[in-house]
Amino acid sequence: MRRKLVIGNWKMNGSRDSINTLLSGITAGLATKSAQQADTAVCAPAPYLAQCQQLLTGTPVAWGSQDVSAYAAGAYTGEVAASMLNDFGCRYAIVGHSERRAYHGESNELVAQKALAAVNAGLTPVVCVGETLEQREAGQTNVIVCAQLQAVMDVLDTASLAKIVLAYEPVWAIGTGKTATPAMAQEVHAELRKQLASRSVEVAQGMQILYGGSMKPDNAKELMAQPDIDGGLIGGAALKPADFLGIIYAAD
Ligand SMILES: O=C[C@H](O)COP(=O)(O)O
Repeated sequence: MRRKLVIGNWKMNGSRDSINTLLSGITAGLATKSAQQADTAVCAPAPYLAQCQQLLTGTPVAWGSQDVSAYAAGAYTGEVAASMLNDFGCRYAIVGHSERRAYHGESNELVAQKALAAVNAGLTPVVCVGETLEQREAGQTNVIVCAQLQAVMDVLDTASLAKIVLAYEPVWAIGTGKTATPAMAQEVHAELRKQLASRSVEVAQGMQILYGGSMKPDNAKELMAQPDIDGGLIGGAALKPADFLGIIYAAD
């Protein structure tokens, strides 16, 4: 059986002080629970990864980055290499978030190279896929998300593919308060798993596929009760300890 996984993506939010408060709230909340079933992580802006490492080492909360370079090292000003993330104890690296695709022109092929760089460095890439509202209304949802996934499948061999986490994030649901219904999300998750099964049934069955897009404590349980939804990639609700904890508890 797949374990649930709840990852907070803080995006470009936070300060040294607010992160201290947020992380102590989360870890204090989790300390009151005896048996935590869901895996948990936070993906912080790069300057705060050292702080995450300091505050989260020895806790049940892992940490990661929101992006990673496709390159190992060299003259790539502003980029952060996977090996650097390893130096700060990261377990995860989000790749292909729709905000990177939209605002930084990241193509399916670049996202795939980033996923490969992460896996090669021993990190778990959280590969995001998702359609815009226009694409959904044109009936293109499955074509778009499958093309995004296929680009990653094209560069990862089966053993590497088994090491990724997938996240389905409909762009129209991100930060809008409009959540996909559990049935809508389940349909896409099942389609993604079917595509993974075309490579390997075992990989498909083991893959954690997260849902992201206005997930909150009050809708998380129903979403995560769907057979192919294995957790959440949380934006806004990951910035408040009570909300983030509420979603983690809903996953248990
Ligand atoms: O990575 C997280 C997603 O973009 C979801 O963001 P949101 O929960 O604020 O809608």
